Amino acid sequence: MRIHLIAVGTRMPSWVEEGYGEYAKRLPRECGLALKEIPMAKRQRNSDIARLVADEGQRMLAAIPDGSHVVALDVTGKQRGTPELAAALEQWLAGGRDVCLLVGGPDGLAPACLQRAHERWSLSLLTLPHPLVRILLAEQVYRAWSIVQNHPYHR
Ligand SMILES: C[S@@+](CC[C@H](N)C(=O)[O-])C[C@H]1O[C@@H](n2cnc3c(N)ncnc32)[C@H](O)[C@@H]1O
Repeated sequence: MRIHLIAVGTRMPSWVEEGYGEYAKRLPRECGLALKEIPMAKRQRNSDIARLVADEGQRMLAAIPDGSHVVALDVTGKQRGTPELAAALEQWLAGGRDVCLLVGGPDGLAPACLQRAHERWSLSLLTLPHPLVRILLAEQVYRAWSIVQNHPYHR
């Protein structure tokens, strides 16, 4: 099972790359986290934002491997605590399907991505900046994996 983190935004500041990389590198091959960055559509003063978000969404959908379980990261989605995430991860591992986590850009996820998702996951009721979301996800997936493995990281 592989987790594909499909996220809008490229050329992140070093603190984002380091933060994400710190946790992603701890995950073993059988629960690997692979980041697929989707270039953000260029915003200009009179841009049609809905169309740009839809374009980003089409590129995200194209990056989803066939047969994946698709999870949209969305503030209005279902909230779960870390133990519940560990239970979900255990099911994902047992199911053997790849998992795709979709993270939108500054203007959010395209409606087509929300419709394509099998579930919507909210990290909190706060709107988080998209660079921070990928770091948080990497840490929480690592924490969930450590629970599944009875590894002492999670206390
Ligand atoms: C800056 S937010 C976009 C805000 C936008 N107004 C919206 O309605 O989604 C960028 C992306 O980060 C993710 N995100 C931000 N906060 C989140 C939260 N609390 N839970 C889950 N995902 C979140 C979502 O995928 C979102 O598309």
